Amino acid sequence: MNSVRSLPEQTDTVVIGGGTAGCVIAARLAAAGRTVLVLEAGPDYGPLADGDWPAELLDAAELPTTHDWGYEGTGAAGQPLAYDRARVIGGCSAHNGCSQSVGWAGDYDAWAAAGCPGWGAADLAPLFTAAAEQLRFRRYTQEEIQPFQREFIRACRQSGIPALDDLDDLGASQSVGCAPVNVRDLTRINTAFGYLDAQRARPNLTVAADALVDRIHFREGAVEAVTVTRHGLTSRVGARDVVLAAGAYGSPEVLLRSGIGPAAHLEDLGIALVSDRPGVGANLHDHPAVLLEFAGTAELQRDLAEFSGGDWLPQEQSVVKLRSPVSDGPYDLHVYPWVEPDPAQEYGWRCILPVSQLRPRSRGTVRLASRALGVRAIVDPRFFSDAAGADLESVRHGLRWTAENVLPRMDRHLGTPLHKPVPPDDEGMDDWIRRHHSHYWHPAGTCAMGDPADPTTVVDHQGRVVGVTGLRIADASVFPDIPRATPALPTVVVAERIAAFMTATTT
Ligand SMILES: Cc1cc2nc3c(=O)[nH]c(=O)nc-3n(C[C@H](O)[C@H](O)[C@H](O)COP(=O)(O)OP(=O)(O)OC[C@H]3O[C@@H](n4cnc5c(N)ncnc54)[C@H](O)[C@@H]3O)c2cc1C
Repeated sequence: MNSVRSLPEQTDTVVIGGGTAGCVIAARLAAAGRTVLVLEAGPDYGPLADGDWPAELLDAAELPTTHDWGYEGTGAAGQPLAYDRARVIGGCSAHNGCSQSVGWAGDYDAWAAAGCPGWGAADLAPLFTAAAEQLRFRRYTQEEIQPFQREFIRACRQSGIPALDDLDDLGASQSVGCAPVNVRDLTRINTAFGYLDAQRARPNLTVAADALVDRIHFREGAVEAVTVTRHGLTSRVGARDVVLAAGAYGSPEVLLRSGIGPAAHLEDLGIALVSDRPGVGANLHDHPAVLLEFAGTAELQRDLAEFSGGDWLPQEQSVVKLRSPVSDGPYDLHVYPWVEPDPAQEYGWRCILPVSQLRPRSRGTVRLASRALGVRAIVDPRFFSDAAGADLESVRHGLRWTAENVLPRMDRHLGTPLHKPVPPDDEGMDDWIRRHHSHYWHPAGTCAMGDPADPTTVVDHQGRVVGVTGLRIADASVFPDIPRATPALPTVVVAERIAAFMTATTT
């Protein structure tokens, strides 16, 4: 692989965004013989073996905040929310929680039935297996489960939820356990390590870091070039085809700046229209979450100290899948407890029990605030805006279930509540949820895949942007409906699937 100082004038395939999906697709295309140029806005610290990565991006025990894009917005009651996204090679896989889940088979089968042939659970199952191998998934042994997490699993079991050793099951229903993790020797195995490193020696793969893509250019509806700013210089790189993998916020931003999106929005911004696609930046959804927080107890402090002995202490390990009365499948909620150091608390720890809704009906938007490169888009997920109130009803169920079943069984560790009291009645609880929710960091759907005849579709089942040629999208933005899963693994599978379509046509 070449790590370049200057960019080529012309290449075969440009991958915009060397993030979670971008590293996968670049590696797969390069291995198939294509000449690939990855343009990543953040830094590239090279192969894991070279030892140049910052410690906080390697340490899988905590969530680093050093490489964030800085997207911000507001929640349902106007509270400020940060919409973290990593700006570095590997993207969010380089700073996420490493919890991996496949989701439920029915969600993928629904994609296939809605105009996406080749995306059913049976089609994707081998790709989940391949991704797990590449990212070196492992399961925690019983001895590796830290005491707070063990207490949570015990509380769920005593409440009648089956405990499973393997949560990685496309057919699973309500259950509790530890999700598989892409962690080896305490290191977060991001997709740059899992996919790109093995291909870095190839002369046909080039990674250009600190390369912020402004827009894609078209000639007679076909991809011609991209404009990129790097080290203060703006250049144009000609390309035969482009794969956009800039994520659920970044991909619609690039498309809109390129003239692909809702015509009225582009006109407002003075951007020349290339293709009127109302779906670009629409359909934004994320998993809303409410957090029950506690000050921790002396017993928690002692148990954690005894467990870690000063060494590695994973903050987050277990998750319970729950079914609310409005669920459209076997479960629609995650509760995923963690502990974090907090010097403000008497015993040095804060305990957090988040309840997150996995099948949100509410939909929002990503819209450009300005045509200027470097101005962050306006991210508005419109949490809890669904007319039927199903998202609120589901979260209410999760809160009540947790309060009745988990809190009394974990009082040894939890201690004093730090959150504002949750009113018991529906109306009061809904108001509390709106005021105090945040999210699970899972934005999706802003360039939705679907039937090309549907005007809201942005990409067809092979990731091809409808209305132009030579442009595909492969990242979390193409989920038509987010699967009931933490989405890193499904995002890798999206990239694997689209790479397979592309290499099948490579001669
Ligand atoms: C704090 C946090 C914790 C999470 N924990 C988990 C977890 O435990 N398990 C799980 O499954 N999921 C988790 N997620 C979610 C998951 O990591 C993401 O959904 C997934 O990684 C998204 O992948 P992506 O390829 O769509 O986007 P990204 O990984 O965000 O990749 C997009 C890439 O494009 C680059 N880019 C953007 N715009 C441009 C541009 N104009 N020019 C050039 N480059 C550009 C970005 O810098 C980035 O590298 C977490 C997310 C966060 C933020």
